[in-house]
Amino acid sequence: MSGRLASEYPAWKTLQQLYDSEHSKLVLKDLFAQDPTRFSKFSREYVSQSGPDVTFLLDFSKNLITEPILATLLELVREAQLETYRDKMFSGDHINTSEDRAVLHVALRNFNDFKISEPGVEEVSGVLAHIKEFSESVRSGAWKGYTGKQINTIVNIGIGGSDLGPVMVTEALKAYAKRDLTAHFVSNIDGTHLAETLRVCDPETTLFIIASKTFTTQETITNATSARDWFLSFAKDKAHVAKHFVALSTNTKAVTEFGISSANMFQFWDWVGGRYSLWSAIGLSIALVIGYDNFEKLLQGAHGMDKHFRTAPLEQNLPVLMAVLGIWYNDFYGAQTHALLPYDQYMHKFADYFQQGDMESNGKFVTKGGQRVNYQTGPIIWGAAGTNGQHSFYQLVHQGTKLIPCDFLAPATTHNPIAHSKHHRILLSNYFAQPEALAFGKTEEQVRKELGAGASEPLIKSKVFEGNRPSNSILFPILDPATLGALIALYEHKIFTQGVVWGINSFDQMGVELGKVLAKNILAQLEKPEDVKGHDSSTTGLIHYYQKHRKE
Ligand SMILES: O=P(O)(O)OC[C@H]1O[C@@H](O)[C@@H](O)[C@@H](O)[C@@H]1O
Repeated sequence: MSGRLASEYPAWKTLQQLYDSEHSKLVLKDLFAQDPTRFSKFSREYVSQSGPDVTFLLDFSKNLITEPILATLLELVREAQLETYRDKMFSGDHINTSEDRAVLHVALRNFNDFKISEPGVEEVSGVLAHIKEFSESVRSGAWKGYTGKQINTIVNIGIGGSDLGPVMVTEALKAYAKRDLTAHFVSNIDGTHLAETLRVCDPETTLFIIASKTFTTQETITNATSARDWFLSFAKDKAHVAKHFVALSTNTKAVTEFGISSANMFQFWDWVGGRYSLWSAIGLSIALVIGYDNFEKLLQGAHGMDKHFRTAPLEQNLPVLMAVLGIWYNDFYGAQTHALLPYDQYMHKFADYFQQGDMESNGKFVTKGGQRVNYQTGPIIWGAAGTNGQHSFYQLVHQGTKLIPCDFLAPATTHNPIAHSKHHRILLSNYFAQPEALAFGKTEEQVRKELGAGASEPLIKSKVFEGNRPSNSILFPILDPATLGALIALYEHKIFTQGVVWGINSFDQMGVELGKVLAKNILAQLEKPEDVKGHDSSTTGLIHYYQKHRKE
């Protein structure tokens, strides 16, 4: 069963041997020189089999692999029974064992294609219809605020999975946005986030979307309550709340208690994990911003990738290929992090989004079977939009002491071809150049030749690029809703595959609980110094210092 230690699989041991005997010979410059077919061997084109047309190229030839290494990595996936666990996910088995839940974000974008039997799945199309009807009525102006004006501002109040997906997607698909509808996202409990947002909102034309799977999250409920108080300070009558507040949640009781009627509630189900929920009612703000039809295309794009993940042989299966490459660096090369580097300003939140998607899913040291792992699990995910990163942290990526596998993503065509696409050509020249520089570097001989006689030795050494730094390149025609949906699903299934190999439960998040409990205890002690009890001297000292210096 998954839950076994990955290090016990025969293929894991073979990989360790391969690493020990081969890694010093895995030099990209030589590998490319020896094999003129390397690019065609180690690149795949994705073509959607249904729904809107989606194509993209995954070039993984600039990775430190050979065919035998890749074959062994895929063998590892087979030994971990990925195909069995994948099928279990799609059929609604309760693979989230610690919470005894199915994992069915794929059911939210299924459009009755695969047969999935789990309570709630039959309600998905009804909720989509509700999202369609509501978003169209707000966008057309038919939905009116309490003084009869149209809505021109939405404020999504949510955190974690109830915030990051909508933020990332509405930014990524801004080219499709209704420009006279402004969207804000309030997540932080820091009152500054809400206060600065409300400063630019008009209560007569603002719609608040309270997004919380549990509807108990402290940050969201506190922000929602303050937003409602702010609204009522203008509207006065509680009956007006119905025109300005809707809820996205699985918890009808808490939503009703908050004062939002069930007619203004968009339902989802416990088999939708927070970090996999943008496809559910949590995507309402996306539908409002880009329109329901585009939201549906996003879902269809993801569904196409689901089909690919479900049916493509492992050798051709893009999420699987990306997963095993990540395992190779994470577990055998000792890489700690993985950078996501989209060369598309619209995708500037992509890495932030997958920080939660990947790190909350796979940042775990215990297997499903309860054993402590004796290998590394989820990588640290980080990144920024190109070319900004180049003028910031790429120095370390090129010449630092750490190995940082990178994914470079870019669209062939821009939505903003200003100056006859001159900007885009410059952007893409960087997108092509960076992986090349990382892989092939610059030798000391080259530097010497360039600098000529008389150059100091330290200067020469400082200009050497060792190269041999691996990356994937993903190139797609244009960033449209379906392509974005497919790319998100690609990474989701990469995360799933890695979790299966590592034997962990990628679908709970126990690691976020302890801090919440301690904060609750501390909150009750913040008033008086004499109440501060039961802590270490550091925590006590910090709280006392705060109590001495606070003004209010
Ligand atoms: O959507 P709600 O229930 O408010 O949760 C928001 C977030 O809370 C965090 O503590 C995590 O559990 C996340 O996975 C979740 O997305």
